[in-house]
Amino acid sequence: MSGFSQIRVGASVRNSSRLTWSDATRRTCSPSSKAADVDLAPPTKRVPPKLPDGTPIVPPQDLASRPRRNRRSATVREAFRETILTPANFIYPIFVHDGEDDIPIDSMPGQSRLGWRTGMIDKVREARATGVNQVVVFPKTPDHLKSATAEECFNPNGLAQRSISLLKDTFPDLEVYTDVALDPYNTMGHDGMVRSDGVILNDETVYYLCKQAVSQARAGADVISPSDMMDGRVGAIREALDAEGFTNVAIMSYTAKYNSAYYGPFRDALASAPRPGNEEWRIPKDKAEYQMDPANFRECLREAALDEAEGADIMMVKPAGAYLDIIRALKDSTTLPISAYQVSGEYSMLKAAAAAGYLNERDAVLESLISIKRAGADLTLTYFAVDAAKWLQEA
Ligand SMILES: NCc1[nH]cc(CCC(=O)O)c1CC(=O)O
Ligand SMILES: [Mg+2]
Repeated sequence: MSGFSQIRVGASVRNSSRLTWSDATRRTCSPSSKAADVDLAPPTKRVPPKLPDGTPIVPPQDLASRPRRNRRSATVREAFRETILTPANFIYPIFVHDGEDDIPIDSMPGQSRLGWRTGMIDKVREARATGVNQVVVFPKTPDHLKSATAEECFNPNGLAQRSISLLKDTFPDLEVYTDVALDPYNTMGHDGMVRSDGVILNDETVYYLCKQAVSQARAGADVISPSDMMDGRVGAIREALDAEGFTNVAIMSYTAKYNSAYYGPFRDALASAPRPGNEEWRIPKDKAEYQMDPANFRECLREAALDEAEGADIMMVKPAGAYLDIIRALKDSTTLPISAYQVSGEYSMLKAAAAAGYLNERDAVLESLISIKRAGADLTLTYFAVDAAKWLQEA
């Protein structure tokens, strides 16, 4: 009987006056089923494992709890794993442009501005084959369509609207998220309209964001995602969507979006960085007037309370990796689903370290995604979505 032999081994160790390390090892670490194997196995298999020369002979510590028991095998580790990645939780951000060939993004190796009719469809088909069935679309607007007030953002025939329609026509069950903000369409490179003294206009901007959101819903979007950080935009967009009959179109709010240096590669991809101003027109060089200060924690709870009251369906934290405390705080403050955006700079850092041979790409990326989910993210926006889904299939 395995249980009996285990007890006997234990008893003999306890009664022995001379304890050896290998006795202690057998007593404390062998599960009972293994003990049976050892007792019944042919003699050659009973050869005790060797210790390195010089190993000190010590009595076992008198420990009631040894956490390592729950990590002792791959089977046990898998059984107790709290966080499991699945491609169903990934949202893949894609960049599109109004042409045919894909144009690689220098600062984001492996990502391209996809031709909206060609590369975009191929890429999304590839994503779906790995189980990634949610995308967010970012259009690269040519300079001649940009303006100070960004009317192109609600052009019913604009690149974003055409891309959304084509995606939904081609893949009706694909979940299509959109970006709502003025920066890809604004000559000054801000998410809102810029007054000559450098003030970013809030309510005027929200008025256009509502028109943008409705135009995207008309194109077939499933989830409207305001990334602009204007006050009151979630409630205003909710009202505008409902007034147009889009009560089933959801809102994923960029609730706690920080004024982060990690957005650099994204702004390269869309040529959307704030432009230099001049004497007559001051243009803030960063987005600190509306995006949150990375030094602040409590403010995220205030933003979350407002977005929830205004009708957000999903609340996002952005960036993700350096803001895990914010993800956890939002998760604990609401019953809404939480998303986190592993942004362009996070992607590019990992790619650069992997390319230099400093990190194992697969392991480091999966660890970053596990950490984001463990912190509380139900959904993760990540440029690694397709790669990670493939790695998970192999695992
Ligand atoms: N509304 C702009 C927007 N929407 C998503 C991102 C960043 C995403 C990324 O870095 O991957 C940004 C950049 C910014 O705020 O300047
Ligand atoms: Mg807000």
